[in-house]
Amino acid sequence: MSEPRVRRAEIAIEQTHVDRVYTRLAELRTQAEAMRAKGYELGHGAQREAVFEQASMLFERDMMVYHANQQLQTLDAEYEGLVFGRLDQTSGEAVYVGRLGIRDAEFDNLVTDWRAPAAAAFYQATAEEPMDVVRRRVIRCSGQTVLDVDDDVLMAEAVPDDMRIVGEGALMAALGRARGEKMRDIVATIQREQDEVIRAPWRGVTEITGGPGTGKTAVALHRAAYLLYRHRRQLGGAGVLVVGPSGVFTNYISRVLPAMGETNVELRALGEVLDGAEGTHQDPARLAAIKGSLRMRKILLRGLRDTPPDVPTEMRIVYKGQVLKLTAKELEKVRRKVHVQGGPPNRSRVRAAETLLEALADKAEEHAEDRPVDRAELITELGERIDFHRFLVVWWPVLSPAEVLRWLADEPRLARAGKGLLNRDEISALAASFADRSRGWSVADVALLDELRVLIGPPPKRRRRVQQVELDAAPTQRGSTGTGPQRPEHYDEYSHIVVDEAQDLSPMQWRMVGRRGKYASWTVVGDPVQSSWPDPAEAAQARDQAFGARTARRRYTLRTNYRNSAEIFDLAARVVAGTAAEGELPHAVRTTGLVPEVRTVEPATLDGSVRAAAKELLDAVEGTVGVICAMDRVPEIEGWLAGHTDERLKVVGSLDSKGLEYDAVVLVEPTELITESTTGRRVLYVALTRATQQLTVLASDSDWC
Ligand SMILES: Nc1ncnc2c1ncn2[C@@H]1O[C@H](COP(=O)(O)OP(=O)(O)OP(=O)(O)O)[C@@H](O)[C@H]1O
Repeated sequence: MSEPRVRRAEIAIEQTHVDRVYTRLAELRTQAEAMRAKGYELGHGAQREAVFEQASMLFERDMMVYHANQQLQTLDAEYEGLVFGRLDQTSGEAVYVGRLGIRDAEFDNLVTDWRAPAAAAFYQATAEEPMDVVRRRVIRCSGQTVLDVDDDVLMAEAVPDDMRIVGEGALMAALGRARGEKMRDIVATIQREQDEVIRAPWRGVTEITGGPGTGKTAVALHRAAYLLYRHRRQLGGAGVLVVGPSGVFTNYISRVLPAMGETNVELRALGEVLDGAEGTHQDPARLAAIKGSLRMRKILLRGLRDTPPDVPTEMRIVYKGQVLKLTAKELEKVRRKVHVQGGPPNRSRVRAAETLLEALADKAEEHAEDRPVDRAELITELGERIDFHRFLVVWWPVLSPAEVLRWLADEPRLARAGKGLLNRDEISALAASFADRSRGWSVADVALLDELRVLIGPPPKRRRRVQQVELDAAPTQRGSTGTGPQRPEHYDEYSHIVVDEAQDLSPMQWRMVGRRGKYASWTVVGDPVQSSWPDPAEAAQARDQAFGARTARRRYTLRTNYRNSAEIFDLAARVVAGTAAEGELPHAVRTTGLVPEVRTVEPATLDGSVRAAAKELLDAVEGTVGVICAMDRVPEIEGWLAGHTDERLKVVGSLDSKGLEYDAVVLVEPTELITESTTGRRVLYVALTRATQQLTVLASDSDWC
């Protein structure tokens, strides 16, 4: 038979199996719906009332409905390519691998879940270690239709006469395909080195490092799905949190887990980790470096212990015909005394009242001359007086994180808090940033708000709503990948935390994320060469503290770049040649023959050059085109490209391009990317490694290369 006919025949064989699977899926769906209906029925009908009263019956009903709903949710997930693999073993048996496990009515396996041990050989078998696999086949479907098959022979000597082999490599085909708006899962083509990381033990800390495009994000997300499948009892209840660098990024990866049927995972950008506050923009690098450093903790503590603005500066109260007066200085002494004893101020009002009453008793004694003062009587009597309480609530107000951070917009106040920790320029820059309300909170501010939340303590219960409003809109289940368990408003404990682009977390952000995983296990993904954080040692210290005293710590390095063509990666690697250590850069496996184009442009006509380059690339590739520039250039370039209506075109700032990818990239003024950040060349390296197929660099100088 000719090659196309063999291929068609093999596709037809697989189509028969895929049809059986979808027929069975429909049956299972009907069964699950029937079970749910039966469950609801248990709770209705007067004749059943006697039975219904029994708690066990109620429980049974809830469990039935719950399980049926769970099953329906799993069956209804967007299963593009439900069956994607087949293993032909030396025993002659064929095992189909897919996104979930399905058995037929006789309980025989129709599809094995990719996460089950029985499917491991699909990813781990090699020609050197074939694990009894003769042929590994990747099946590519669109909906319920098989489009293609692609084989790997692992034991050439064991191939039976009637076994046909087709294809030229599923991985290369997958890597060459056009990119869309959202990241795709890679279940069909996970590579062995990646599979090892995905299936690593769940406890402790698993660190994944590797250069750009090595699949770190893909691997981390597949690991989350794998862990929930294998250890749902340990991890499912408290849930899994995935933290990514930006909202653009979490949106980009948001389809991967639902496509694998996993909904019990919360995705949050760093600016969204704290409920009720949202970091909407990035600070300039210098400012972000101050806000992220550990010294901020001390500054915040001092700041919140300072006298709140607008509190009364004098207290007068009449006791037994005598006016007892505390001056501003004396009141501050009382405030300091309360704070010195430690504890969050929102929990210290009673102590503040007691200390104030003691000070009033001292005052009474001062005035009493030789007459003795009954201190206990004075304290009881004044402590019950309405005017005393009115004073107390304004003098020791309930604090909110947002309010305290805004106090620091006042330069003299910030100078007091930052004494010995901030220089004059830093004070001005920081105060100006807190004063600017036009853009809402920055991403770095959110970690400060979270720190303050803990330092201040929760507000007394009846004021809770007030604080919520203060922090912003009411919290929602942001970023959840679906209909996972509903959590309480201030839920902040997870059983497993995945941190992506971990090299960029500031020490304050590590503290914030660490609070959410006091008892969690971790998967931490990063690439030191892409780091934009200026003090890695301080960040490492905060990160280790976040992990706590967990002993198990394993580290994996991924070394193959699956994203960039070798031609594009060569150019990117040259940019960091001086700063990256030997062996830190990955190896790009795919060549396209398309060398990146570097064009010298005139600043005055840059707009025209950007438009022309974007148009050329939109014509050249099938998928997305990204125009990457320095952060503060974004609005200007968006303006230049406003005429382009093609949805495949996106303008993105350098820092926001982390983790993303496009079929083609126009990189605008590379030197500006170097100078805008404290870690310059690394930011440019990140930007240059976003393109899968084509890259055009527009530069008015040659300083960058
Ligand atoms: N085994 C694989 N099969 C198919 N595609 C893969 C595989 N591994 C990685 N990829 C693809 O390579 C690209 C890069 O993956 P990913 O974004 O996870 O890399 P990364 O290491 O997180 O990159 P960066 O650090 O630059 O953000 C993605 O398009 C991903 O789908």
